[in-house]
Amino acid sequence: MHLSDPSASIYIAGHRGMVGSAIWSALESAGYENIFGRTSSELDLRNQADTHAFFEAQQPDYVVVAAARVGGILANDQYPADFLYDNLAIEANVLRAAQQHGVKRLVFLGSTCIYPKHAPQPMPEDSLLTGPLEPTNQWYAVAKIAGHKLCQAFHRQHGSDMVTLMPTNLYGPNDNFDLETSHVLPALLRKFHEAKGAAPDGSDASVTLWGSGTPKREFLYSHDLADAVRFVLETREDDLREAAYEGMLNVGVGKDLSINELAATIQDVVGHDGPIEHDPSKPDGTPRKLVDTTRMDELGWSAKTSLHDGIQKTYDWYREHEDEWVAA
Ligand SMILES: NC(=O)c1ccc[n+]([C@@H]2O[C@H](COP(=O)([O-])OP(=O)(O)OC[C@H]3O[C@@H](n4cnc5c(N)ncnc54)[C@H](OP(=O)(O)O)[C@@H]3O)[C@@H](O)[C@H]2O)c1
Ligand SMILES: C[C@@H]1O[C@H](OP(=O)(O)OP(=O)(O)OC[C@H]2O[C@@H](n3cnc4c(=O)[nH]c(N)nc43)[C@H](O)[C@@H]2O)[C@@H](O)[C@H](O)[C@@H]1O
Repeated sequence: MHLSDPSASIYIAGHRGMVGSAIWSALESAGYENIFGRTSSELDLRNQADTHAFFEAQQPDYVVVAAARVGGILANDQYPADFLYDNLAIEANVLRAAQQHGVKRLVFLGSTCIYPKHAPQPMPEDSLLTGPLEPTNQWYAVAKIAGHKLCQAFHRQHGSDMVTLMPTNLYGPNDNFDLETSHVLPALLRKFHEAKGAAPDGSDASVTLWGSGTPKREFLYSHDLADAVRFVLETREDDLREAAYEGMLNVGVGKDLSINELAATIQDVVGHDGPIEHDPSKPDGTPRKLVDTTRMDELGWSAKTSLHDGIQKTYDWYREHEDEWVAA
């Protein structure tokens, strides 16, 4: 059942993360008064008994699943067991508890890496499971496909109102700026920022991009995704089911750019004027990952923040929190 009552209780799993924190602020700004979350140290969602006890005690009306083991291309490749096991466990426990406790609607967040490595571009929802996955993030992708299938199965067998959003690559405040485990956008923001004036002669030092720089990606600002989550929570079930192929909707901006072009945009925001190098020993990953947003367009939602503005806002946030990352 769609969300409309301002006093409805809304549990955001992963509320401290980049996406969860943006969803919290979108729902709060829209007037919802009863939002709650738990950190992973307060409630480890991999623990089935604890997760069920939490749902029993809290009885949330609505649930957004933004809790997950998340990371960039290298972290996905280096920690396959964590990315597969943690995500499977979190999804299985939260979705089952939501079904058993009669949650009115659950929004599950997948990722566009669930689509085949060589899916047609832009990638429509029905390209799911039509070809082999990109090897670097296959573990995470398999877990996210399972999470989506679980939503679909609970809907089919028990009538649970569960829907999966497949967001493209995201960025924004509260992102991970660790240079080993982060995604490309926060990594490059930090690298260009730290390279400013860092050459021995005081000019801007060079920055090294992983891989060839030719893969193309699409970037959605986290607060735009948060607005899409609010929009989907508030959409009537008939409209949602009519639009969402097998209970799934892509969320993106409809435009992509190469990693080299992204680097140039970030250089511009940060004010870096030094050379750029490439490290071919690092993986490129999937060559292109642009989502087909026709279904969300038809439902009446589109992203509002330009890439330049989103990067500027993220850079402003990073500069305020730089000490936390440099000290880490
Ligand atoms: N970032 C992207 O580019 C991207 C793209 C597409 C889809 N997504 C999806 O969006 C969602 C949120 O991603 P994000 O970028 O916001 O990640 P994030 O910043 O790393 O946040 C993930 C959150 O999950 C929580 N969490 C992790 N393991 C947990 C556990 N065992 N028990 C309870 N909570 C746990 C963490 O809680 P604590 O902070 O309390 O430890 C954290 O707040 C994920 O489902 C992800 O797959 C992200
Ligand atoms: C949205 C996420 O996308 C992830 O795929 P994916 O876009 O390749 O992940 P990213 O780590 O964002 O990398 C995107 C592209 O940027 C290149 N790149 C260049 N410089 C850097 C750098 O300094 N750091 C990083 N991290 N990349 C860099 C990287 O080689 C790759 O071609 C998946 O592994 C996740 O599972 C998830 O789906």
